[in-house]
Amino acid sequence: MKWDAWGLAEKSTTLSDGIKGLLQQALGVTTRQTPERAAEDVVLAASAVSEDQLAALAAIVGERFCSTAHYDRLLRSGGKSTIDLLRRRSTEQQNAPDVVVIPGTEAEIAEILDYCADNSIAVVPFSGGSSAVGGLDPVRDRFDAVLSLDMRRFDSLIDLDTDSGIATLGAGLPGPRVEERLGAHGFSLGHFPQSFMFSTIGGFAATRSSGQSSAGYGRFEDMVQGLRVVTPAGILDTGRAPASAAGPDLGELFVGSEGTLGVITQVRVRVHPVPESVVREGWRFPDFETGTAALRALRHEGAVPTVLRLSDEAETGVNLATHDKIGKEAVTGGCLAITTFEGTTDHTAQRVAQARAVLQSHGATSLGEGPGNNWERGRFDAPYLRDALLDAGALVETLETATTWSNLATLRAAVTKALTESLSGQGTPPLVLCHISHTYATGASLYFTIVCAQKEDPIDQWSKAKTAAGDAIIAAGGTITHHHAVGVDHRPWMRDEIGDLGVTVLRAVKNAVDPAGILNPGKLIP
Ligand SMILES: Cc1cc2nc3c(=O)[nH]c(=O)nc-3n(C[C@H](O)[C@H](O)[C@H](O)COP(=O)(O)OP(=O)(O)OC[C@H]3O[C@@H](n4cnc5c(N)ncnc54)[C@H](O)[C@@H]3O)c2cc1C
Repeated sequence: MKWDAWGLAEKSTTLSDGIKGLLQQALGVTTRQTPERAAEDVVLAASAVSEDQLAALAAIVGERFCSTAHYDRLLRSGGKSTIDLLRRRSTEQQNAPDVVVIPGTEAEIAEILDYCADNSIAVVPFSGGSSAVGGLDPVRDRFDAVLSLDMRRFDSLIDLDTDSGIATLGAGLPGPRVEERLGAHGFSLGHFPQSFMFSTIGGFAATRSSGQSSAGYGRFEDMVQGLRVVTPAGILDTGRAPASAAGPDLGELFVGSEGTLGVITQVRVRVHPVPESVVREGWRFPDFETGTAALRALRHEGAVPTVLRLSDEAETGVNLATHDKIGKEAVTGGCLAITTFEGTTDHTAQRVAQARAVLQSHGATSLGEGPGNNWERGRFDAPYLRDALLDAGALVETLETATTWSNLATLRAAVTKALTESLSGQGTPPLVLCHISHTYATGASLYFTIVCAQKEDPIDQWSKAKTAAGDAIIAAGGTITHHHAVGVDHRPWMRDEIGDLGVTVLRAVKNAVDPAGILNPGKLIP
């Protein structure tokens, strides 16, 4: 992963003059001359760990897995939100963890946690580094230093129980390697977030992640059968059986705990055979309301696709759903939906026929397999487009929420209004695009993409817009996050989300497993 942008250098892209012209005309975006910077030119605050502390940590994991080197610290100084990327471009001194440690065993993690608790060092678990909410910020809080605990060595397929369809996976395994290892045995996990190429099993569990095939295979927490977590108070191993009435599900406490309660080392997940058949189709609806009603009907009538998404008129217009073709080959007018069905050949064919009948009776026109195939080809590439837009002087960021079907239109209108008013009020009227990418029997998520001209201080500009959107989400009854998690960025709204007693419960759990409070301070728990 690049230190100052998404992904791999060879996949980075630039905007054509045509698109730059369009951005200037529509949004007043003017190209900024931000010269490319070398990693070694970034100024980091000096490491606060002493020689003795470094030696003690190296004695636990071995010297080559313990570093205060500039590049190692820089690479783990945050995640990949737009704010993170803008910060990386700053010429001012930047925060970074004081030391990076890469443990290889649970015993080493336990020893590191003990050492940090005794030496006033905060610990930030780090996996794929794709947090979009400040979950990896090196927050020092009341501690003297911050240690980044990189989980990359927990990278094996530990067990595959083919009778039960359960795989035990190391927390540091990135998405593509999970599919590769399971694929070798004819199985698949089916978890494909947009960050799939870099994010990991531990990160998915720690953030309650949701992938593009969530309609078919569920969210990550639906896949989790159990997990092992090293906490400062000991090891927890949850999930003895596929179902249990033995009290509240303790595993659920750690799914979504964002590194604040323990370090996840292994996750047991439900897996399924690699699909025999895949059928993709694009659909046109006259408007978003009609499309939304059709998606709701699909969920209620049971012919649920594996992938189900619907872009609004604006997103369809700029062709963001198939973003490699922005401005080209757009569906003219209306809204584009994509369905993908996976499974055995017979079962897929049955579901496709049922779904087609439902969609067509709710106003859909088939566009054939083209739009679905285009979407599939570019589905992990949108973050590269964000980098190109930032380079071209645009401010671009996404945010997401969810609510019930009955409240979806109200929530969408409230968030769009808040973003438009905030950014227009700052002199940079935005383009606000929206799509539904995750659906449930009772409701759906809304995913917004916002593009406008960058001001002199884009971090302040976006922070104001984000605050307006967060307030609007809570006031309109949505959740502050459907899948990006809480981190630092959504923490101001956690009390609204879970109430005073909810905060007390979370703090009590934290006190029980992390009495010194060293694990990921400043994140999730207000
Ligand atoms: C461009 C982009 C697209 C994205 N698309 C999606 C999407 O489609 N769906 C989605 O759900 N999310 C998405 N995200 C958010 C992000 O990818 C997810 O939150 C992902 O699950 C993080 O995994 P990671 O391995 O990168 O974790 P990291 O970013 O390294 O860590 C995320 C959080 O989990 C904690 N953590 C990490 N590993 C462990 C561990 N082993 N034990 C305990 N705590 C741990 C960290 O401290 C941090 O708070 C996107 C982010 C970006 C930047």
